[in-house]
Amino acid sequence: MQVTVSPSTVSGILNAPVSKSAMQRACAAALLHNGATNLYNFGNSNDDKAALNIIQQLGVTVKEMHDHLSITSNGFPPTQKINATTIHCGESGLSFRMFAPIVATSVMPITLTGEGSLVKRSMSFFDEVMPLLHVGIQSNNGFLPLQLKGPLVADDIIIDGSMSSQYLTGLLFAFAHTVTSTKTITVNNLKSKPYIDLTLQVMQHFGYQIKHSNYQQFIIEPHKNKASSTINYLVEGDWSNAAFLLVAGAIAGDVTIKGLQPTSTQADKAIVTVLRSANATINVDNDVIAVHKSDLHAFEFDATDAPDLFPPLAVLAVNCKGTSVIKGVHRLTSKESDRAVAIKDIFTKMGASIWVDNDAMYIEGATLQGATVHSHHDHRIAMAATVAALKASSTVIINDAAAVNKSYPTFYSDIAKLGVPIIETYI
Ligand SMILES: O=C(O)C1=C[C@@H](OP(=O)(O)O)[C@@H](O)[C@H](O)C1
Ligand SMILES: C=C(OP(=O)(O)O)C(=O)O
Repeated sequence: MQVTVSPSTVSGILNAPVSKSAMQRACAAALLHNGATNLYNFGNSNDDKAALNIIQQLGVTVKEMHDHLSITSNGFPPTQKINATTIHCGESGLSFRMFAPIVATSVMPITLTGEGSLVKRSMSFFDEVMPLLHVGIQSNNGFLPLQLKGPLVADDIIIDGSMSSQYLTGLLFAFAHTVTSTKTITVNNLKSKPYIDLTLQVMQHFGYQIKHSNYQQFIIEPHKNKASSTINYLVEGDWSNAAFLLVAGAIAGDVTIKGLQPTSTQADKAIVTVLRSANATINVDNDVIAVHKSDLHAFEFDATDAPDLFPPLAVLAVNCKGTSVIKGVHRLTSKESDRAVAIKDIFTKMGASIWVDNDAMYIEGATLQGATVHSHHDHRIAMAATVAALKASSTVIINDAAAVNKSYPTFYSDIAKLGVPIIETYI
């Protein structure tokens, strides 16, 4: 799909998109929970669908009710044979890395596979770690598909947390669900730390208690509360994608988003701090966040632990007077695209001046021009190009714009609700 966005002001109130990070974790927890889980405010993105699909392939029943998903699991690993021996994870890095250790707790040999950008993302962490947990593994030179032969036996291990927090998320679920005595995961150089807070928060909701000391040692005790019961879980609003909408308000009008928890553990709620540091007018009233256009000035932010904020912050930076600095560039190489390259590409085509020096990206404030850009098959790059187009001097055409479906299928219709002329063309 191609999208043409005309420069425009924005005005309106939107409900926050749904957090796919919270939703996918809740799906994993619902799989492990022996009983029923009701998921409220459930998401419908491709990554959400990937997680739902995985748990159904693993034997769980999912029924869509009037206002929630009713998920029934007999616990995992199931006592009877699993129907599928190949589990498809769509294009979701989190689902792949989180469910790999979980499925490895089964005695069944299982192959995990995926599609699109996921086939280009390294999974070599598992080649090193699975054997330490008695899991046989065959990968495609560190890439998918992965063939796993468990059962995983939790043990005290030391892992590298610098590539992605998603591996630790998966190990925490698998350990917490299976340990029969206390085990410790020692993590060196953990990045994206708040995502682990989110993991622990979801796990706590489902009865797992995990302690850690400064994100370095995670102590996992046997799970005491395995009784079958119904758990209700409300999926929270998504700060990561809401960041694009809030930036749209800060540069081009008035935007109010309902349903974002300021107390969330999500890394990307830091958007509020950055907007303030750039002199945006922002009002936080419980879960309602309002942003108004104002004179913006350059800011500095370290996005090492909030890498998904890079694309919306690049849009903000280009609309600020002066040169902004965003640190944490090394965290961008293994996402849906190499995001440093993709950001540089689309903004340079629109006439901005961007350069990278070591781990920092420098972005000069500029008046953008219209251009034809490509999403690099990356949802966050397509959204960044759309919001940047609001302040361009003429229309911006975005190719492979349907990439947004990975996390925010209603993104273009929400942007249109803010009064932005958007034309979708199917070519
Ligand atoms: O756990 C999660 O939900 C995520 C963790 C982050 O990945 P890394 O831990 O690889 O930085 C983030 O970029 C990704 O979009 C979602
Ligand atoms: C990198 C992302 O997701 P994942 O790693 O789960 O594919 C993202 O949503 O930006």
